[in-house]
Amino acid sequence: MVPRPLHGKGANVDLPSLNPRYVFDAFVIGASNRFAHAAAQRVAEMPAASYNPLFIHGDSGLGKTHLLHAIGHYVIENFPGRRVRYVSTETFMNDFVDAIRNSSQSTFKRRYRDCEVLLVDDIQFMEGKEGLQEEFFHTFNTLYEGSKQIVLSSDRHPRSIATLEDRLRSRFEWGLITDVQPPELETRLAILRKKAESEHTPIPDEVLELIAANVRDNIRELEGALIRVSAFASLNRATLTRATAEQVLADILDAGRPRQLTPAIILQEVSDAFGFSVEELIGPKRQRPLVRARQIGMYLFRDLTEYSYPAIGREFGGRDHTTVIHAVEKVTTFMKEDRQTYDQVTDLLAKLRGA
Ligand SMILES: Nc1ncnc2c1ncn2[C@@H]1O[C@H](COP(=O)(O)OP(=O)(O)OP(=O)(O)O)[C@@H](O)[C@H]1O
Repeated sequence: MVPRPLHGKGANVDLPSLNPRYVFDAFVIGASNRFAHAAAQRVAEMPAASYNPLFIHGDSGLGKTHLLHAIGHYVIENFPGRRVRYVSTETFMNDFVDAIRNSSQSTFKRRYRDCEVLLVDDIQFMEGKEGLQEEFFHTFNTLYEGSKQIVLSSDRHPRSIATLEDRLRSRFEWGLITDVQPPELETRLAILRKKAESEHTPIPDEVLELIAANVRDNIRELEGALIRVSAFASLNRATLTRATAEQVLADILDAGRPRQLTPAIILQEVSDAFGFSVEELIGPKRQRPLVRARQIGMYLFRDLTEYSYPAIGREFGGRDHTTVIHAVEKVTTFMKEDRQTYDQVTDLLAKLRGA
């Protein structure tokens, strides 16, 4: 069930910072994530009464953000009036820097301390940032002492975050630390089935099995492969077979290790493909073809790299993470409806993967 959107003054969270798709109902449970899911569910049902903080760690693309958002949605739905705030560490840091620059520290403090549930994503980005850790330490204490729920995600265990202050590390260990692992084959298949169903795209089992068998370590890549085959089917009004899917996904199936991609390489490839300069791609102009090229660029970042939405926004001239979410969704839809977009995206993906 997708939660009802909240708008206007009654809203108790900064929507649209929660992705409406990231709800518990859409989360497939398997051995790799069962414990993290159960802990998240419990925290959502009884904020600040069980595990505080809840710390979820694991590699990129394994569902940490999904679980954080799901907690947020659940609390909003079931505890009207409780304030939920979701923030990436990057946004927290930018707000912190802005607050210092504009002497608006009290607004900043209110923003992050005046909520019942604070969800902070990608906390590993605090590594090496002393001032930020100091500020977060105080935010944490205020919330914790006020019996407010804190949920944190990271790509690694707190003990593996170098230069994390000991007092923060020990606080992160006060509650529950749990991880998400790469999903096993059955879970990968179940995720693909669920996504295909939710998109109302019938994909034969043999194709889902092909994807599940070949994309193992990252659920985002699993979804990317599904989008490509379903876009192909929809454009060609054809039933997919394993043989066609093998052609469509040739770069993934053959590629071995992807080459090391940098933002500069991706931006240059998009620039070459669409005839806009890199400056234009990351600049402020908003003509339609340029916006489309920019959106495709953001989609490529999301598919090919481990960049978070805010990090992608930064590569594109400091755009907001919601612009990136919107771009990725737009391109996903266009790929199904417009052959040119489909061809452009798949060609670029293949080129950038070095296939
Ligand atoms: N168990 C699951 N069931 C269904 N979808 C999932 C599951 N786990 C992850 N996903 C989907 O995979 C994609 C990537 O997940 P998510 O962004 O939550 O990963 P992450 O661990 O936060 O990655 P990163 O560290 O790069 O931010 C999302 O679209 C999410 O909905």
